[in-house]
Amino acid sequence: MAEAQTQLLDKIEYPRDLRKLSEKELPDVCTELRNYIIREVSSNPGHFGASLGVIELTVALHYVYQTPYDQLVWDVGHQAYGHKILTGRRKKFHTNRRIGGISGFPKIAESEFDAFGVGHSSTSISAALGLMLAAKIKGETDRKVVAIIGDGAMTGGMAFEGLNNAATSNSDILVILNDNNMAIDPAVGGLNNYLVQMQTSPAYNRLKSDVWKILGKLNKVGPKARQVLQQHQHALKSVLLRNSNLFESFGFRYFGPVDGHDVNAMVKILSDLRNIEGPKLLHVITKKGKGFAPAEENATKWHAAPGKFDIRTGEVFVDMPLKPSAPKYQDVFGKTIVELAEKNEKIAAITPAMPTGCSLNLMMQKMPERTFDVGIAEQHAVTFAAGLAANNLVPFCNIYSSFMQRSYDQIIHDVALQNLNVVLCLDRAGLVGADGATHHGVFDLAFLRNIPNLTVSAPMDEIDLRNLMYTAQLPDMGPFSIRYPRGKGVHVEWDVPFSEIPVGKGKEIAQGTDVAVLSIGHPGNFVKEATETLNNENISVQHYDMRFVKPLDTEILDSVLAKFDKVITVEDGVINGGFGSAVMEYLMEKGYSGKFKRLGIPDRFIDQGTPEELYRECGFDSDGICWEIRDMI
Ligand SMILES: Cc1ncc(C[n+]2csc(CCOP(=O)(O)OP(=O)(O)O)c2C)c(N)n1
Ligand SMILES: CC(=O)[C@@H](O)[C@H](O)COP(=O)(O)O
Ligand SMILES: [Mg+2]
Repeated sequence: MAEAQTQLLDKIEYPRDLRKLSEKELPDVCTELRNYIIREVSSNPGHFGASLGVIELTVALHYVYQTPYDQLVWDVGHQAYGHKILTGRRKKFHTNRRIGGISGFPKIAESEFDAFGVGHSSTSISAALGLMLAAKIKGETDRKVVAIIGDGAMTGGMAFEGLNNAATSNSDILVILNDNNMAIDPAVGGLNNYLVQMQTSPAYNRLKSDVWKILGKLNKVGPKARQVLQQHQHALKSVLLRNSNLFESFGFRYFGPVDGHDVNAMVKILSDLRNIEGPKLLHVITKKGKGFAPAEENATKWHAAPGKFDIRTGEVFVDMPLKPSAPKYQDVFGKTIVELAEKNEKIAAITPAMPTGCSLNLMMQKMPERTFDVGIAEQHAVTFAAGLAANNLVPFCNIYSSFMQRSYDQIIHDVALQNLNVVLCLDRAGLVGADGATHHGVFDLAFLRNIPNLTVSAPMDEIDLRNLMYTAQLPDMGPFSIRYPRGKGVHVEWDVPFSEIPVGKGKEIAQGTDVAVLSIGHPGNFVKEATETLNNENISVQHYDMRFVKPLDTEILDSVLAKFDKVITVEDGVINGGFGSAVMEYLMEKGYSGKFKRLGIPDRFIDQGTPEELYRECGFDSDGICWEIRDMI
């Protein structure tokens, strides 16, 4: 399958080296680059299928455009491995997504070839338009800017806001729509249907081929006229096809669909487009996972490599646990929502394009009529949930914490203000690991706790996750948020009968006298470990798992106030304005004057690493907690 040859790749450190090669050599460059990525990702797993799908596009773009002067903006950026390798980062590529290594996404601070930092979807057109118009204002009228956006990312509302603005702007922006008919899961929605139809509709294709025929006939005129016509054939085609598709109607000149795996054809069309003025969209058809059969066959599984794998067979190497291990939180969510929905027919569930990621695919299979994948549309997802709730359903809206940042106004204006019983489930809350700063879900506690009517909760383990989900769907609960982390919980036996958790009530985990530690969510388990370590040193810790940031358990807080002059809070969210701040506000207002320390994410962005490395870096792994307690007493 993948071969180790890097003869041509060895000649390329930067795109200027690529541009010295002949066009004939480009298909071989693509083969080498593709095999190189397969080999690297097989030993250092990361995003996979999307990069394999844009190899030819990546090579053609750097061949035609004068990068870094000309600027490429990759949407999401999970497809940019080829771009990284061709732009001076091949030697560092083995550090991809590792602590201290290169980021899995384009990042301005990492390379002058990364024109714009990405990670969250659908930003590329807006950013490219900004870059383009800034260049123009500065007088750099020869600078070109290209946004490369997938069909999934194109479903995000922001992409349409960008298109809408760019269409009437006086700019030469090129948007490349990389259409592989996939997001992480299969692409969904009207736009997806439309794009499929564009490729397959006989009427549209007839119109297109008629236009090409007319152009062909016109080319039979004399040499001078032919030269003029050739120069203007794209414009002519565009005029003839105007209003024949969505993008043309928007005001973009539309080109395509073209085969995105023919690198020489891509070079040709990009060379033409480079010289055409005004906003343009090139529709490129690609295959996600191209060149690695298992990834072509199961693009969802290979969106990111599921582990280290054999490049010949695609077999994934998994460490078999010696004893049964705890489930992932996401699977507890997925199985529990099915159980709850079987009992309560008012329950519906929503995901913006992450059914596999949050395990809502389980409910989707069993109850498709009550489970909605709305595409990459977090804002819509929340307001749609509010609509369902306004007509008396109980929607569970599951959104990764960092993507929930998109929905802030919708949570306030559409859910909380109307006191609707929407259950917001924030998966991937806390430090997620290898995806790094763009994806850490560290802001939600701080941005949710100030919203009136909203209950803000976080389970310390899977059993509490189940029970919080059970509690949230009971009548008249109002807006209810539940946040939980990426990865595994702590209990092998988690599938216990449901029991209601009183809203605003925490739980005593350990009794002690020297210091009170109040934790929220999964890091309570780090405190538990620290407590056991310190017990051996005769330091006794009173530990509460608070479970709710809002309402806070004031009974616990009053008792802490009465008994302790040393208090530590622990959370996997930002320290500023988060759970610890909420506790501090309460205690200070009640006259607490003892020692107080908040542990959590400091006021800076945290890069990638394993979660354990990052907990340590932030000082709230069990060692860090022990250290703080020893220091305080
Ligand atoms: C705001 C936001 N929501 C969700 C995601 C998660 N996500 C990353 S890639 C992706 C699918 C993107 O599909 P597409 O743009 O078509 O790219 P492809 O992987 O098919 O190349 C999703 C849903 C994200 N990065 N940002
Ligand atoms: C690029 C992107 O946003 C997703 O692919 C994300 O990396 C998925 O994260 P999980 O692996 O936690 O589902
Ligand atoms: Mg796609």
